[in-house]
Amino acid sequence: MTSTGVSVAGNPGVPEPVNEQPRDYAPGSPEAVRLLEEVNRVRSRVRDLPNVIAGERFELGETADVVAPHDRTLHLGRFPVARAEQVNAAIDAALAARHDWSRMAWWDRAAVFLRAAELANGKYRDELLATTMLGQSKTFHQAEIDINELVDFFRYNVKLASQIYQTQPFSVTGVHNTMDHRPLEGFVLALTPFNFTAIAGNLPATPALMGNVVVWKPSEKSALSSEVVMRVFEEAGLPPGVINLVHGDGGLVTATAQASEHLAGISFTGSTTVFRNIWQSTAQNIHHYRAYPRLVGETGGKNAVVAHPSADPQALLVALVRGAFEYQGQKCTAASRTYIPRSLWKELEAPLLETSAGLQVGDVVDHRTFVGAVIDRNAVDRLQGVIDRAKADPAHQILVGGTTSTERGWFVDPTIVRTDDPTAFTMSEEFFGPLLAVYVYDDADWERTLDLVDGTSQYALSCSVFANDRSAIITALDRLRDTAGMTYINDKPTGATMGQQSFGGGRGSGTNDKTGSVLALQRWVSGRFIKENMAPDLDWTYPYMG
Ligand SMILES: NC(=O)c1ccc[n+]([C@@H]2O[C@H](COP(=O)([O-])OP(=O)(O)OC[C@H]3O[C@@H](n4cnc5c(N)ncnc54)[C@H](O)[C@@H]3O)[C@@H](O)[C@H]2O)c1
Ligand SMILES: N[C@@H](CCC=O)C(=O)O
Repeated sequence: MTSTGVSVAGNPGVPEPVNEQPRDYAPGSPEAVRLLEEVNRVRSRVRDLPNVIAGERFELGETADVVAPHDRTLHLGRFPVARAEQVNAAIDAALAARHDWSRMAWWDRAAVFLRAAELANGKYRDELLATTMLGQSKTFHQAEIDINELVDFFRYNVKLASQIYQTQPFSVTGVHNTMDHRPLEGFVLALTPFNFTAIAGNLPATPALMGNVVVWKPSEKSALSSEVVMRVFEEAGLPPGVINLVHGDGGLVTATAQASEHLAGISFTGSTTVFRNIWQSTAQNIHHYRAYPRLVGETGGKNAVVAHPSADPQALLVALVRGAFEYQGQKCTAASRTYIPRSLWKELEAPLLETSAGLQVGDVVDHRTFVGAVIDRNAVDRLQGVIDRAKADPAHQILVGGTTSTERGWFVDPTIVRTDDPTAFTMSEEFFGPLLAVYVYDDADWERTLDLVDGTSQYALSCSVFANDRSAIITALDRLRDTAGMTYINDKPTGATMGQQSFGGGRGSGTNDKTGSVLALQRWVSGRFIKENMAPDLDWTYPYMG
């Protein structure tokens, strides 16, 4: 790679991004036929999913297995468990790539990610879909919107980056001012969750687009699709060492990265507890870093759907079913508590329970399946624990579901539990599974209910308000201002779309850096102002000194 100088100004036009629209995948449609062929190809062999450091693939050594969550006999791949030496090698590779990458003109870096978007949407699209379906147990539609979001991230981030680079200070006659939007000094550690291939690809890509070098540790539960994402980066022309992929224990990888004085930032998406521990351990090491590491964390949620007596019952039903049970409730934004007025509950209860009980749970490659498997055995055990606690508590009543099965895969039936205690654990703790808690309130208690929504949980990620009465919506927007980073009116709390709704939340839900906005990209640059004086003063005295 040749160094092309520091890119501080100049802003070539970039393509106007447009959101990818989901294809249908109706049985027998060309896209479904093609995808099923790819699914069979992925199923037919056990893949090696190596660490990729400085563009080289390493011997597997000690390995762990990847199986399909909905069919645990289906062995899909194996990945190496990195030791500290490999993590250090990845850090060294990143630092070695830093000089040239950080000085490459931003448009050249952007071109790599625009190319990645086309590869993810073209040559690799079916492979990304198939590995996401089989490795993370997503249905056709859920895998489709995930890969669309990955493509959207790559395209929209370039547009947003162009806005940042365009932001320059005022200059006056005789003085030229420039903002050098530098990448951070050091390397960024990206720790990504299992639930979205899009998030796994976006977290290392965003700092890299802004000129940073990255050590990327994907979740072991998404190792299959992450390997494809890495090949997309490479084929798109990403120079070796800019993003280095290491699998392994999150604690060990993080501790090794934290031991380096060059740790410049951590981009984390995952659970609140893990992020809090990362924050604490980074703070404990603070004296040996060259600069304060930037900590960006998007974490858990306990997302509420609150309905006013004026709400449309059918729209509410659809939002609850899709919001709570799509992708088995394993979205940070999933609906997991709902507040329904007594008058509306009379109308909603029977159809909601009937619809939920009728959702097909099973193999995601079957078109009729709405709910696949949860990600692993630990998830079933954790969710079974929630169900058992609710069953044992007289303040709770299981209305539908409440059953799990582990014979073929890791299945949890869509479950709705009603509680008369608005402060119960089911109204405050994150489930991250297909469980929805219902609290029925007196119709006259709208404002008190909004305060309950605001005050009951530590999280502040997403929430939905259902009402047709405008004054009820106005009151809700006011009372729930700090309750969520994303507020939906008459819509489900999931499905933020790049460029339209930026996702992220405050309180226990994270640093609210708003993936899908300029704010997120801004975290990976460190400004340098340059003032050039075209007519320097030649006289040190003030005019009044004579
Ligand atoms: N707010 C958001 O935007 C958002 C998006 C997706 C998921 N999530 C949250 O993620 C969670 C589910 O994802 P998950 O199960 O993959 O989360 P997780 O916290 O278990 O894992 C996330 C990443 O951190 C790593 N990790 C695990 N333990 C670690 C440790 N001790 N130190 C350092 N790294 C460690 C994992 O290997 C993985 O790469 C849920 O809480 C969900 O709400 C949030
Ligand atoms: N864009 C997705 C992100 C979910 C995170 O887990 C949503 O808004 O539902």
